[in-house]
Amino acid sequence: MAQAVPTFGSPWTALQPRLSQPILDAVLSLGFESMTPVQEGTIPAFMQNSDVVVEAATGSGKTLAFVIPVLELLMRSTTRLAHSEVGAVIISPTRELARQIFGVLEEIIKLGGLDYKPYLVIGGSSSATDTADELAQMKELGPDILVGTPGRLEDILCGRLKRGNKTKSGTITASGGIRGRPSASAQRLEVLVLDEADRLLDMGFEASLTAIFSALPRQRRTGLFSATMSEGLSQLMRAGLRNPVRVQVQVQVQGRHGAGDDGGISERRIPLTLSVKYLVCPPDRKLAQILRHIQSNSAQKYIVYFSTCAAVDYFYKLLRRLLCPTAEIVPGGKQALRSERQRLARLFRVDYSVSVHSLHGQMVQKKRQSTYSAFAALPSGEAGILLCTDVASRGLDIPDVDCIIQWDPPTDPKSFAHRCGRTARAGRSGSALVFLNPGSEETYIDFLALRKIPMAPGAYLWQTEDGSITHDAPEGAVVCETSDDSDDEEPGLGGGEDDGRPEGEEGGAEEPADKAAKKKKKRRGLAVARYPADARSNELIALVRDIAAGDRDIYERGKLAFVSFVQSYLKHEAMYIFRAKELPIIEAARGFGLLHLPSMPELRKRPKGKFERYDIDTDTIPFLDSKREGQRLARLAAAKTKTQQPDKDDDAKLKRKKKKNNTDAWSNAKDEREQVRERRLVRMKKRDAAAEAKEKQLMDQINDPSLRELLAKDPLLVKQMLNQRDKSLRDMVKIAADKRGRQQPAATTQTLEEIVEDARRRRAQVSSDSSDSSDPEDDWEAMARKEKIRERLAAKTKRKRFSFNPGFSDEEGDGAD
Ligand SMILES: Nc1ncnc2c1ncn2[C@@H]1O[C@H](COP(=O)(O)OP(=O)(O)OP(=O)(O)O)[C@@H](O)[C@H]1O
Repeated sequence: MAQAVPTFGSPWTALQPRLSQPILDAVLSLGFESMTPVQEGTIPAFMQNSDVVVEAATGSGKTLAFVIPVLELLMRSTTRLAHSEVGAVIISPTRELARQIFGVLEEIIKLGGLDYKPYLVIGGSSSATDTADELAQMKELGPDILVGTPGRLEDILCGRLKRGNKTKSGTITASGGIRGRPSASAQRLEVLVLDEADRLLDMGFEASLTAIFSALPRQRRTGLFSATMSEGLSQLMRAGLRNPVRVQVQVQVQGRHGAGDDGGISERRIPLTLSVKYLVCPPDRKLAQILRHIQSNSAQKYIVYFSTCAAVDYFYKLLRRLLCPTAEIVPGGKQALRSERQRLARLFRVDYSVSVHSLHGQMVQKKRQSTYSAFAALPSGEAGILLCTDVASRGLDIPDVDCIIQWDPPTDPKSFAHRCGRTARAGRSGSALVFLNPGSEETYIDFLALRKIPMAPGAYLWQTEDGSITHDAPEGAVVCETSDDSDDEEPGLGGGEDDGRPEGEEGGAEEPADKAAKKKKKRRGLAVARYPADARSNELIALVRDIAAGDRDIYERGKLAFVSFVQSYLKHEAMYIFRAKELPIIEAARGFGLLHLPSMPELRKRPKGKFERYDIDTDTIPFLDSKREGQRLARLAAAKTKTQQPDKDDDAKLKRKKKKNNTDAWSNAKDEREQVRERRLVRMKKRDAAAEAKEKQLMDQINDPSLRELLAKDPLLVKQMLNQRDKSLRDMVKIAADKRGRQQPAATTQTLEEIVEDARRRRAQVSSDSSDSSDPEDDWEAMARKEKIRERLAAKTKRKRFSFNPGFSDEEGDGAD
């Protein structure tokens, strides 16, 4: 049997140094009698002025492990903070997590009767006025502790960036930026905490964190917390830690699963109470599996993770339609509703209601907050599903989540542990399931095992004729061939009983070609068993397609979801496991209930023959919303009239559009703009490089001894030459000599190099008009005036400019502004 480190350690009163009485009262009144191991290890070190780097499994109580020391350090500090000064800053990567940390902090302050003012700073205000109101409110309150997300904290502590000097990826360009006044000062800050530090310290938040760190004093305590703290020392240095104490809480297991199979002790990065399973199955069966899971368990709370926002939106609409169909969302009146319900009843039946929620980063903040709160507030015993992206993978402490399902394995492998960690928190039990496609994705099992996340095989769920759920394949289930022939070889199919994949049923006599394919696969190490067909799962897909054929919103969202899924798959971080070549496109498209394969350049080389197109003219699929449908019909009619009488221009436009559609993914408008910008940059760089090369060539010619003498006598010649770089040197000499009528040039005391430098400087400063001026003296005067103005302007700008420090080291200055 497995054993583990205990979930709880010593009582709070055993802490050395002792907690102050108000804080002790507060934690005890929360009903927490003992500390968790991570609290026991972290709180004393952090309270005794050490920097800390803390790594402990999800749900192990890290939030209190930093909230308590933050308050203790502030209470022990002798510094009196002014109204606009803050003493502590806690940074979180997402708004939901920031809100949650703020809630814990507020509660401890309230229960302990402490006189501290925390303030939550997260983005997402719907208007500039709201943001201004929030700022005014904050200034009036004069908070001591700020909890927030990097971008908003940067605005408050460093001043808002007024000029667009942040690139799209968030990095500040070398020219620095012009900022407004900071709304709060962190010059006398005592303590900084980075929750989910590994996420914060990766590149995504670099610019904001650099700015924030530069506004903090060097003399401060810093704590980094995460369930997946990376080892990278550079990250710790970037956060400005000095001799940090490392607290690492390991979960050790004795017995089965992991290295402990031989009776030894193994370590795992996930809580012991969490059981993680994988299910290898073709992608068009995932939806049926999810519904069967819901049906086979009594009312439970599920979180289902997808890789893209579009997929969350689509499945949210679809599952609402499937699980809570009402007359408003089913077109065709009561009869249609009844027939849809009857079809669904064959496939899914529970005697309780299931609420569906969604959460992703592209939702407006208000909706994001309300949907999250509604799901979190579901009482235990009520069934609910939250569909989300990784925005809800870290830190969220949603009560009583029973099961985590991952439709797609995460792009960032670290997210896997965080996603699963939304269940089995603080000693409670929970389960997680991840779907893997047959083939190379099965390597993910070993990949995670190496990262100390052991997984066991999960059971494929079947549905019997009477609708109940079972682990046994129905009798007479026929062998199912994969429908994907994207490759010459079929993608790997399931395995045998032992690994928990659906039981393979071998057909009768094998064709030689079949044998050859099998051999080939064996050589590549892929599984070769076949899946019994799942008629009920196919029925479900047919129902989804019928729904899409009658509801344009679902049809379009499905397409978008599929396109975004394929694109995200192609960018998977673990590309050697999630191989684009082995993605079963046809089955994946069926899994999204598509009516046809969308035209994507990514799919161009894949044969589409086997994707069974739904027999419908997609232009006839209506929106259920009458206003949207009216607008669509009007657009359609206008387009039709235009195509009936195309004039010459339109013809050309259509041709261009057609060509464009053939070459570009239809969802790529944004990417395209970026590509244009990039191409322009490349062109500019090329132009500069060519100009430089030309100038170098010219300088080489100038240094040619035979010309040197001639040029030394005539400084104007050099100037003209540099102004008209495209003409060859000898032509220039000839032109200049003709122009000057072979006059004797003015004597000069300058060396040739000085002359060239002089002329170059003039060329850079004087506009092309003035450089052609016949009187060089006039140029000098104009130039001098311009130069003075320029210098004055530059000095002014320099005073205003934010001093950007790209380093994160200890040597950082005390503040930017
Ligand atoms: N000493 C304690 N005794 C009992 N329950 C506790 C204790 N400390 C924290 N908890 C509870 O444990 C749960 C998880 O805590 P918390 O959210 O801090 O975990 P975490 O380690 O930050 O997880 P994650 O890595 O997912 O962010 C919370 O519901 C919290 O109330």
